[in-house]
Amino acid sequence: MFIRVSGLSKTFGKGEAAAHALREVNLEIGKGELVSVTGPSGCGKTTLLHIMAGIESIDTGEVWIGDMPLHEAKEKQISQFRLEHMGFIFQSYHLIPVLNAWENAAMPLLARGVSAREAKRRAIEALKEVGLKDKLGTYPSQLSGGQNQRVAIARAIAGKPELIWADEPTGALDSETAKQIVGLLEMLNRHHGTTIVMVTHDQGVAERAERIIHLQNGRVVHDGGRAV
Ligand SMILES: Nc1ncnc2c1ncn2[C@@H]1O[C@H](COP(=O)(O)OP(=O)(O)OP(=O)(O)O)[C@@H](O)[C@H]1O
Repeated sequence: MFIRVSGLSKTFGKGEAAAHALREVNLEIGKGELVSVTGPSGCGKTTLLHIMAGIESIDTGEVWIGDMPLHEAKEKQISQFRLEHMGFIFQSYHLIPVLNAWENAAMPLLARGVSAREAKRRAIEALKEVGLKDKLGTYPSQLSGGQNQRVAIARAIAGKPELIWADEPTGALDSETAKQIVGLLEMLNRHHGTTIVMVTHDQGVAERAERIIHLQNGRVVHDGGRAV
């Protein structure tokens, strides 16, 4: 299994103020899967995603991404691993306003030490793949929400990661644009075999994945097909 989570618990705060974000979560996600993580607000979706991405620390339990044990690796190792193997997509895009589309898409590659010339080439290739070949030099303020999310997706795929984490990728988009963005993620999953884990509270979006992991109160209460 590519991603293996076992006995994962996470609590924020202490005593009466403690929030038990995750309780004894176990799951396995195979290479090339497209998985939705869904559930009501506060059930632990983002915490789970952040822990699997090595952004949030682990209280108890184990998280393996391939051969990498996130529960015992050093922060520096995890950062490097993240840069090399993972791409991220957020609800609010997280683009840098003073950089144009290709410069934004090239950022993680530059952070990884790829040469400027090669980073630009790969960023442009990724932007073409998401349908933005006419917007290479355009700035985020001049693009629509859907176009900005495409730039963010190009940034996520420019380094050809095995794994993409998407946190509410359609949360800021109208339903038609949301459909197109999910369609794009499906296409990337199919064509490149990229494993995609997508947090969404939108049932319609969640159901586009063959596998839905439903959380409630920090626990996995459903893991499988669409019948939530
Ligand atoms: N940094 C933090 N400090 C304290 N409590 C936190 C922190 N992050 C999350 N929590 C708490 O952990 C629980 C799970 O939060 P999380 O953000 O993972 O839920 P979620 O399912 O993603 O919610 P939403 O759909 O509203 O984004 C909540 O009770 C939340 O208040």
